Amino acid sequence: MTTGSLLAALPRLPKAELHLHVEGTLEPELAFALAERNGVALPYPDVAALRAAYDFADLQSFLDLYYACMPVLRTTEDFHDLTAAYLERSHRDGVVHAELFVDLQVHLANGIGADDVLDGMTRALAGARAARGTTGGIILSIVRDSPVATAHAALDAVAHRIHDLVGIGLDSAEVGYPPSLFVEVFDRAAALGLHRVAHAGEEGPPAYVVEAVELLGVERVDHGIRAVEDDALVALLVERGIPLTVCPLSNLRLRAVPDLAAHPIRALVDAGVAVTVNSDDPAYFGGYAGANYAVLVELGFTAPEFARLAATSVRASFTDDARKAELLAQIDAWSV
Ligand code: HPA
Ligand SMILES: [Zn+2]
Repeated sequence: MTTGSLLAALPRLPKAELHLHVEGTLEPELAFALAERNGVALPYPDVAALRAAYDFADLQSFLDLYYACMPVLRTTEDFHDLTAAYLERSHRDGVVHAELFVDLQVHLANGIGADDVLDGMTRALAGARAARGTTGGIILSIVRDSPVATAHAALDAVAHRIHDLVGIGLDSAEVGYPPSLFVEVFDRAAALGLHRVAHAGEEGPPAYVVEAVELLGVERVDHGIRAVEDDALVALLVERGIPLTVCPLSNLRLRAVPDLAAHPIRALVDAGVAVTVNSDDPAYFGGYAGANYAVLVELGFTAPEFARLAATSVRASFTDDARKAELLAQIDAWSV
């Protein structure tokens, strides 16, 4: 098998995307189209200038730009178009199931109604299911550097339609905002029947991963790459079967790792951690799911290993057992 044939086969490998911020799929062209449609100004003169700003030093420098683009999202139609474009694009990379984070607190602060956001996203998910059989769900992602009261307000705003969500997450600036601040919010979400996940160990220390697991009761850890610094934590993740949603291109572009060779994904996989591969904010980080799988070819990942990564993504998803079995059979049938 050649590298070329492996690269050519990766988009045909059915996979679940479990770490994806819907606002991070806002391509510059769509950002300007929505800005015009809504009469909103962007702090950049044109698409080229916006794209040129995608040179990040760390998580915060990315978040500044990411939040600066969000005010173009105003209507149900906007959230529909954004979500539908992502589901269509990622399907070409073999994404057959997608669980999408949404930073609802930011949209509420921008004066948008929770129902406008969720109506648009659920309609796009239903459309992708009807058109291509794609399944998926929405995860309310708590913005950890906003006041905790606004996290509760976001839960209040969706409580009447909690069945439209699959889970609760935790994102945004990590250092200084440990998971322990969100125990009550996550307890409330669990009582409402939501699955729990959290970003931890992207820039923050391994202790934040421990807090996410032990205090928030998360079923997956988003990023989690700094867990590799703590052998006891790696052993805990293996023993409890808690998956990580790893995003290689994101880690490179936000300089969480100095280069690909230094990325801990190989060490985590070899240690027996349940690792999945995801795109995080594909419009900003230079690639959708396919590109994030493809870059691992450079780290020596083989076809059987790619099939295992995809199978792990399906098992780690929050879809039902029948859908998991269907997708696992499709992965089994994949050949290079
Ligand atoms: O990678 C991320 N980390 C934290 N918050 C985020 N919000 C969007 N993307 C990210
Ligand atoms: Zn993320």
